[in-house]
Amino acid sequence: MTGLLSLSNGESFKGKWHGKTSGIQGEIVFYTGMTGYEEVLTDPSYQGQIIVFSYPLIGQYGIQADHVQSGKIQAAGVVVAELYDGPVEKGAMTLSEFAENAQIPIISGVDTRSVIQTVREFGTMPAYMGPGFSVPAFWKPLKTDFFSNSMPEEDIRVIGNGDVHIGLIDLQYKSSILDELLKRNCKVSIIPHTLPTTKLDALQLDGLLFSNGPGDPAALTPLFPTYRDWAERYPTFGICLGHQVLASAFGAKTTKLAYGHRGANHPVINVETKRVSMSSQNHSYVVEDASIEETPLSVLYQNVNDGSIEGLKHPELPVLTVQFHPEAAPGPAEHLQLFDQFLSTIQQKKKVTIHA
Ligand SMILES: NC(=O)CC[C@H](N)C(=O)O
Repeated sequence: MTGLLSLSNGESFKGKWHGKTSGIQGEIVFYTGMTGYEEVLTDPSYQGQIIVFSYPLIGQYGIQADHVQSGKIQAAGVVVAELYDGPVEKGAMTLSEFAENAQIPIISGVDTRSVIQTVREFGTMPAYMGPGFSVPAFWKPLKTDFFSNSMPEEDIRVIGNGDVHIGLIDLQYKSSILDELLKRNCKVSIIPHTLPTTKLDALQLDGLLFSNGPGDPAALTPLFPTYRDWAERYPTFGICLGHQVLASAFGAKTTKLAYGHRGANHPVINVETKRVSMSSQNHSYVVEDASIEETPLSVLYQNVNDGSIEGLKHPELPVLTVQFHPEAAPGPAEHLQLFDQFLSTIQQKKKVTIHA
């Protein structure tokens, strides 16, 4: 069946429609990695977005349970040039089966290069994809509130039984972040992001990790004073949305990039060591450079391509944040050491406390 991808600037692209759903609307974004579609589609940070894959063949290794980042496809829709729908490894599911189960539509056979050129020129924008040829008569406003259905605040889950107790502040975390903590002998409490401070303190945590998540960090503004208080009292690590909210909590501002960074090979430079490394990224928002002066934080990482802020640190407190995804290592694995760095800060602090 024919399908149509229609952008709010008036451009439309034809393709083949897969799935039983009627049309959907979302924010159109593109992902440039050659691999990683399983992780990307199931990453909760992509909620509300229609993802265009720049790599021309998607689905060729199916969907494997240990690669997915949450229980389901989180993206609103999927746009590919060619959808591989042949046999996959034993135990894996095909991408189209996985998408159909989740009721997430795919449109294939699309001239994805043209779509991406448009998004690069005009920025991310609302888009519609649906069966047939008709374009919606009006555009619904895009969803912006991704936190209204979050877990009840009492619902703390504890996973693992290691020596170091980390509170993973759940802004809708990817499972790889949890896995990296568990691999390093941590006990992890998944903390509802609205938990009152008294309840957080009662858990006797050794450190906090603020997770990735969907949408605009400004949606969490009422919580910034609480998050600053937590970060001033616990060794703290922030990833992506976690980085943005911590920067904001310390007084920085965030802004939206025209078309974001979504891919597996974004070079970042550590401004202290001058070392460049490759990172996985998925974000629209960035911390504004000028606003760092209003905070006690300093820039630790910068994006080599556009100079945007990729990481911050506190000069005195054990607070480190990164805009990129150290838990995602689709090739280069060099950023995984940031988890070791976070845990060694905690071990140092524990030693000091014991000897004090
Ligand atoms: N991966 C993330 O945590 C994304 C953060 C935020 N939603 C952004 O798009 O910038």
